[in-house]
Amino acid sequence: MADLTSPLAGPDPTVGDLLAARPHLSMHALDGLVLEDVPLNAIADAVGTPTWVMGAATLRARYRRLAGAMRDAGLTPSIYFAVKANDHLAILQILAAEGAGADVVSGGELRRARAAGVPASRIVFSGVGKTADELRLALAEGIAHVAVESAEELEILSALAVAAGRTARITLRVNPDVDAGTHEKITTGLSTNKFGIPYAHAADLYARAVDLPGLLPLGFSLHIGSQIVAMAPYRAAFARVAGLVRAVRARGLPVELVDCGGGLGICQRDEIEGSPAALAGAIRAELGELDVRLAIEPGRWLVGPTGVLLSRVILRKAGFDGRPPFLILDAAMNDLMRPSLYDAWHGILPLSARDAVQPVESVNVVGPVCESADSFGQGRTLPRLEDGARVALLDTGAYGMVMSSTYNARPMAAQVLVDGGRWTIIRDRQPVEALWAADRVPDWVGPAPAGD
Ligand SMILES: Cc1ncc(COP(=O)(O)O)c(C=O)c1O
Ligand SMILES: N[C@@H](CCCC[NH3+])C(=O)O
Repeated sequence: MADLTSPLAGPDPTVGDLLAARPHLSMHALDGLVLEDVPLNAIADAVGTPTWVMGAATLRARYRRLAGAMRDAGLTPSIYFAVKANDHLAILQILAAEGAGADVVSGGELRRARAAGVPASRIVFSGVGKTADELRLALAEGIAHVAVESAEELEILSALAVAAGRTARITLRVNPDVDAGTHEKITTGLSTNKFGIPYAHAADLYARAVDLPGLLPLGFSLHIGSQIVAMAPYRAAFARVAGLVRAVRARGLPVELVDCGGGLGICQRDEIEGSPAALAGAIRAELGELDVRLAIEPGRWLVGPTGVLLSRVILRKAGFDGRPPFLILDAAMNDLMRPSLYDAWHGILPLSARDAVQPVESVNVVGPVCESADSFGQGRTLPRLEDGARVALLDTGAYGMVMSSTYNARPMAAQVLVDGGRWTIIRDRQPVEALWAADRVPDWVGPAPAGD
């Protein structure tokens, strides 16, 4: 299944095309590929590969662009960064310093956000299956609101709040049954998806929430999916929620907040990146007259383009029966899972300027993991790369490291943060021994046979 937001029609973007769409990256004759002001080869020399690299200045600039576009439209939504996209403490702290709060989906994310210094009053908690312990944590912390995703959860949270002697500020997450036009595995606003409360039940459930003890209903949340670059689905979903707000108010119930969720998409292949100004326009057009506080929960748009995954060609292996060669990288699906899971298209740029100008060829770019799904792209048009050549996989700042695993006993890659001309390792490469450090072997298993 192709990533529908990265249609595979038309030739692959060239090295020049990829650079032109990403002003934080540049190619220099001697230094090669540079992120902000740091040559990526210098990082690979010192830290090795695979290594994730994020650009802090790029991240701040994107946050300011998004907040600025909202302000320009006369909106001042609370901006809750979707921690699931990239949960590194340094990233959360940079965004918190810019004024962002956090949208979390687990007790772990809640605690991560708190560890990064995000005030509890700037944390919202979504998710279809929150445990009682997680809800108790949210109550104890006194977070901004819990987005309740079912009638069942509403009753449970009410009881937990009463037991804890607390009041839970809540929104109801509505499933507006709108097609976000994105990949089926990352759409969330269809009635066939598990997320949210069916639109037709939302008004009655809101009335129930007002009656239940321990709850303070503030309004509604929605989130229709991820990597959305067109505004029509947003407009349709916001219009549905505006209708709900009016219907609920007509029943005499107060509504003060609409949380519009995240989902704004980025340029991965040759899409036009989702526009913050257009999103602000859609929010204003559909919700602007309602006299509600607004919130948004961007993830990918903020962090996706700011990150690259550095890798190295382990081996150039001849293709079978005249088919394209395989470029076997030292990064794999356990590091960057998106191509395997969603057939997502990520740009690939050589780190060396000399490699970048080699004649192009068609290649299958794969990792060394023992799965045929371990592929970064079949039939990709790339400058010819030899063994040892380094590359950057682009736009991997969102849903990259956070979705990594250690499959095939591959330690988690290192992470580096660039800020203008300086750079720092922000997570060491996992030592291989750490992979079995938590294993416990019962005595009754017996020793391994003696040998050499
Ligand atoms: C409730 C909620 N809010 C926000 C987001 C962030 O989405 P994105 O990274 O596409 O902006 C997600 C993830 O899709 C989500 O589930
Ligand atoms: N993990 C997905 C996004 C899912 C967003 C969470 N609802 C991706 O990489 O595109």
